[in-house]
Amino acid sequence: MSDEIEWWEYDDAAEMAAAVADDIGFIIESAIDARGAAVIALPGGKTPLPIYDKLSSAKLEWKRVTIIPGDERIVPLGDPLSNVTALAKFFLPKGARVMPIVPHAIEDYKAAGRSADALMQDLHWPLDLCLLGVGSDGHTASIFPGPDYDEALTGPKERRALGVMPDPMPADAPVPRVTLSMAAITAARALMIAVAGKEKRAVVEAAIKEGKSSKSPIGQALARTELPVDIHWAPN
Ligand SMILES: O=C1O[C@H](COP(=O)(O)O)[C@@H](O)[C@H](O)[C@H]1O
Repeated sequence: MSDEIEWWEYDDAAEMAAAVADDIGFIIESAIDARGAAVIALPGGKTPLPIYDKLSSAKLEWKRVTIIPGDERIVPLGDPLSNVTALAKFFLPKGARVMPIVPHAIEDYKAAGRSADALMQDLHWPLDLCLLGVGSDGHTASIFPGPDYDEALTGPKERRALGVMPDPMPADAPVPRVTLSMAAITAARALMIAVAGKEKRAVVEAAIKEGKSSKSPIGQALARTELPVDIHWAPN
């Protein structure tokens, strides 16, 4: 369990975006200083979009930065639900390498997961940063309760990604997914969470209280990492 969980509270989404973008920029610069390159995983969904807007305007050596979505919905590239498509809009014009982890929306979600895992084996590991979002149902990345939950939480540590069929399906994007495994998430050099709204705050607070016995994916992420975790929160 992380014994250093720190909440950072902001007045609004714009203030949170500026602070989180600064932190990510610092992590990217440090990795480039240390090794000449940075590899980061960023979440999908709507909450992080203002962060990406701010981060993409930062003066960084973008050509040295690889960005992967920490999870992907299995939909064609360009689909409004595609997480990498949203990331590509912000960061491809800057020169970053934005890597689709599901380049083809194949029907077999387990095969999509295996293919994403194989793609990721070529990346420098561990990730320099994994930024996580949280759903109001407590999911993080695309780790959901369902038939693949145990595999996502306790699969071999070499497995970086896997296919997931959420059960129940989340109403806002009811499709199978590919996600980073819990092992890949918790092995990252830095772990940050960005959430908005009172409902999600309550979900994360409950998960922290429950500790190792938490049934929610975000609770399991916090229980399984040894890293200090910054949780950034804005009311909207
Ligand atoms: O489905 C997903 O949901 C979560 C939360 O998204 P938000 O729109 O409520 O911010 C996100 O972190 C995850 O990457 C995404 O695929």
